[in-house]
Amino acid sequence: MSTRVKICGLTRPEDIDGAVQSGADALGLVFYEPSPRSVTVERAAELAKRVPAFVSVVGLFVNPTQQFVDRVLEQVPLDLLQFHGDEEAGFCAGFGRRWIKAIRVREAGQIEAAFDEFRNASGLLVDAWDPDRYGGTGKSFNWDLIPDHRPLPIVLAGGLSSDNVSAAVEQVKPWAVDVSGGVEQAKGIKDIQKISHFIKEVHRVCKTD
Ligand SMILES: O=C(O)c1ccccc1NCC(=O)[C@H](O)[C@H](O)COP(=O)(O)O
Repeated sequence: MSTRVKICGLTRPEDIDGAVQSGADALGLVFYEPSPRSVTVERAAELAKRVPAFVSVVGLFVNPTQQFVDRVLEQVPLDLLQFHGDEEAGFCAGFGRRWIKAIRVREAGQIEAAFDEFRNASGLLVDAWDPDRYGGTGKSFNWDLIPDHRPLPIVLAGGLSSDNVSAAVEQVKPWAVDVSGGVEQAKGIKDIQKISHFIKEVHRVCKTD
């Protein structure tokens, strides 16, 4: 089984094109103003237009209002919603779209509890815990905390780059990996060579499995 690759935090048309050409399976647009990778709804609509069929556009939110998500959905053709804050399962499910929940992992048992709480999600994104930030920290966490029994597909995130993604895929065997900072030249500005190298590493290790 080939691990899917999501590139998150895209803000520029040329980065969308480069990620698609490099073979990304999903592209993340951040709708969270405090993030340096945040895009406006208008910008997101322009970016999403460039994405061809069979590449997913994922909208990322942190504790949004229902009205805000509705407004985004009216203007941007999102395939999936990704919630990074303290949203409850009922809220996440309330938009008639597929969704994934992100959790910031810091202790044993947390992922098992999230499998239960967010059982209707299309996946569980596991990211590094940080006291001040909801994601995009560039930090990794202890992958041993990820259980082998997985009622939901696992999306592994947090501090991944072409240097460690092969080890991550070999150890964790996630459904997908998600990367932001590890494929950037500056916050919100992607480096296409890094994206290409990252995706090649994932495909290489999946082939040898
Ligand atoms: O990217 C952000 O700035 C961000 C801000 C707030 C919540 C989530 C955010 N990003 C979410 C992602 O999906 C990132 O790809 C994921 O956290 C991994 O980031 P990184 O460690 O930089 O690869």
